Amino acid sequence: MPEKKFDRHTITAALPYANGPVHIGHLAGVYVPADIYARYLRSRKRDVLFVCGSDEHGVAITLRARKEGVTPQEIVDKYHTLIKDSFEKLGISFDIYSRTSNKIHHETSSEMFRELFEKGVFEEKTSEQYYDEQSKQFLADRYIIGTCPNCSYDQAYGDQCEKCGSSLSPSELINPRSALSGDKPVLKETTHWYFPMNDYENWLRQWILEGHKEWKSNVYGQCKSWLDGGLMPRAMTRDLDWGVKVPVKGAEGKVLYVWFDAPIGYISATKEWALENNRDWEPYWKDENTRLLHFIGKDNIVFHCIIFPSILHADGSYVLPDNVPANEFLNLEGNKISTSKNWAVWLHEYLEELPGKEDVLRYVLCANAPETKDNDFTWKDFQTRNNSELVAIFGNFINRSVVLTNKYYDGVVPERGELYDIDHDTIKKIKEAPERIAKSMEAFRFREALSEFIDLARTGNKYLADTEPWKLIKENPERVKTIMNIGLQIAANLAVLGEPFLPYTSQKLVDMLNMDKVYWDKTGSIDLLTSGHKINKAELLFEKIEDDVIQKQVQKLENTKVANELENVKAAPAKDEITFDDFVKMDIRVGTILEAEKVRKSKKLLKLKVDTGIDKRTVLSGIAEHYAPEDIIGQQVSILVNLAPRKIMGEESQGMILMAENVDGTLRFVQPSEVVKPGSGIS
Ligand SMILES: Nc1ncnc2c1ncn2[C@@H]1O[C@H](COP(=O)(O)OP(=O)(O)OP(=O)(O)O)[C@@H](O)[C@H]1O
Ligand SMILES: [Zn+2]
Repeated sequence: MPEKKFDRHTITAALPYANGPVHIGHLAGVYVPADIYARYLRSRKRDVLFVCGSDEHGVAITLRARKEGVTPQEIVDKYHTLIKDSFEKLGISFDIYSRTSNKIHHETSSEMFRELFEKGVFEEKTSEQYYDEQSKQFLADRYIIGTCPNCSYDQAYGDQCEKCGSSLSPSELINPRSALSGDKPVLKETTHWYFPMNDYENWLRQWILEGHKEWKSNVYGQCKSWLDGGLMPRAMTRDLDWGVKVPVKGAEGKVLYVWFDAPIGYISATKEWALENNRDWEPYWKDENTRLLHFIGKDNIVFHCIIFPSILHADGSYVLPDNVPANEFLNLEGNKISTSKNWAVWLHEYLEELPGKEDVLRYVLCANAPETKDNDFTWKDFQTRNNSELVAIFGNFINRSVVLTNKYYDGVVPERGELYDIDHDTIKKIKEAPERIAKSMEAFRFREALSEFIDLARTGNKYLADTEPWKLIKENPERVKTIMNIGLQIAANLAVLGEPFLPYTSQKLVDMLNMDKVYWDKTGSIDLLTSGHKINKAELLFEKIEDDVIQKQVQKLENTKVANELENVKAAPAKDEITFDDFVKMDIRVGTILEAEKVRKSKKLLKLKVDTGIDKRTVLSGIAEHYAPEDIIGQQVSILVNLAPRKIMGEESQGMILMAENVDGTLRFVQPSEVVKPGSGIS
């Protein structure tokens, strides 16, 4: 347990940005670990409030709406519903999943701004900013694109370069242009309210660098480098019409900066939860015995460790985060996950395509979470972890224990008799498991916690394999009773200890063992199931995932790759102009392939016999990697018949088959849309 004993925990998970669905990167980075921790604390009977919601403001949403010709509200409605629903199906146990377009959020964030404004926290500054005369709009954040001063990437945004990750302001961009019209913007005066981050530098150094040395090294390190680089005042308002209106005089047509309002969304969500449940929200944010934890990915560290705490500190009545266990990034099959490039495994698609495998995804994402460095998700690893860990270890052990208990004792838990060394060793492991798992959990090392958990299943599996009750049952039935009793105690412990990681499986196991609700404090015991207790029939917890299922998913990603390449490839420029006379010199006919065979010692060549209508001739064609000989007999092709014959690999080729070359290099025949008579001219 954490050193300080807190009365309650407020756990926040980064608000997903409602311009796309949730993918496995989001899950591994934020939502799966946050959910594991929330469930774990609930099992420890802690007062936990787990909040999240959709972040529905900001420029990326307005830009997307514009591009699709719909309203921003339509965009956020669509994704909010999709995201909320898919989180629920994965068993992410938010106490509330809210959204920042709600009235309560507009009120809460607006009030916070006004309070700080009235306290004189903000600096009001008029400056020249980029303006697009054609669209009649100031160009904030992503509305402006230009060349990154740090890495020369020519598609950097006004707030950030996605290539090198540096945070930017529009004035730093080289060759700025409007994302709306593509025009070169002009400079125009506008007034904004700045939060003087520089005034909080000393306080932040003290609070984080001195006070929170226990934070994960990736988080602490990033904070230190921000602080060492020196902080600058940051504008907390924008010239936009989508967002929370700035509640002060002279701010017409302006909204709050999305990173000002979004984290306040955690507070608004808490208020909404309190209203719905007839509870008081304030203790969860203002009581000093509340432990506030922010689960986020690494690109959100500055906002949650530096900017938002400074705002809360400026207000003065809120608790500050006690820890921010941010993760690094998950990649997919060797490439950065990207919403715009569709390079992702989307949660809502996964749930549909691999039904009933919610826990498998949770397991794999936790086992492979990018806790200390970026990590890669591969479908091959997904399959291996399912088949050799969940099925072969956990599932197999449970199945053996439950099936044998039903077979030998009609499902009634037998009594333990005399204990031997192997029993004592195993019982010791049961006793130690909860503490080991808890220790890793408390340190936010969920991969390690999961591996401790699966080790207990491994212990159970090995215990049965070593004691072989199925061999002993005839000669020593008394001994088998003890073995099965201990096996079942392990199973019962796994049901409780596994709940944070694998909630659906845990529920199935609880049902199978016919257990009452058990909390964490009772685990480690070998009396979770008393002798005489009746369990239910065995049900498989996991099933093997076959190659074809994985292949389908891999193919889907391959298709995305090809689609992206197609999108990016520009057709080669036209060749030099020719006359009609040049063109008619070529005699192109439709021919029918009569025979096809591989050319010996050549990977590329097929030897074809083609009926050209004029004659039946031999043509060598470099298509062996694109067509199988047996598949093309009878197909019609276009053939240049008056090309001078050539010897290729000792064979004479009389003419040339015309091929279309796709951007990925695959070759396809150019064929008439219906069968025509061989020898028909093409002109
Ligand atoms: N590949 C990833 N690995 C780990 N965490 C991620 C990944 N992508 C996003 N996150 C985290 O998920 C949370 C929600 O992300 P958000 O909705 O802001 O999307 P995003 O960062 O814009 O991602 P994308 O551009 O892929 O949509 C953030 O805390 C972010 O850091
Ligand atoms: Zn850059």
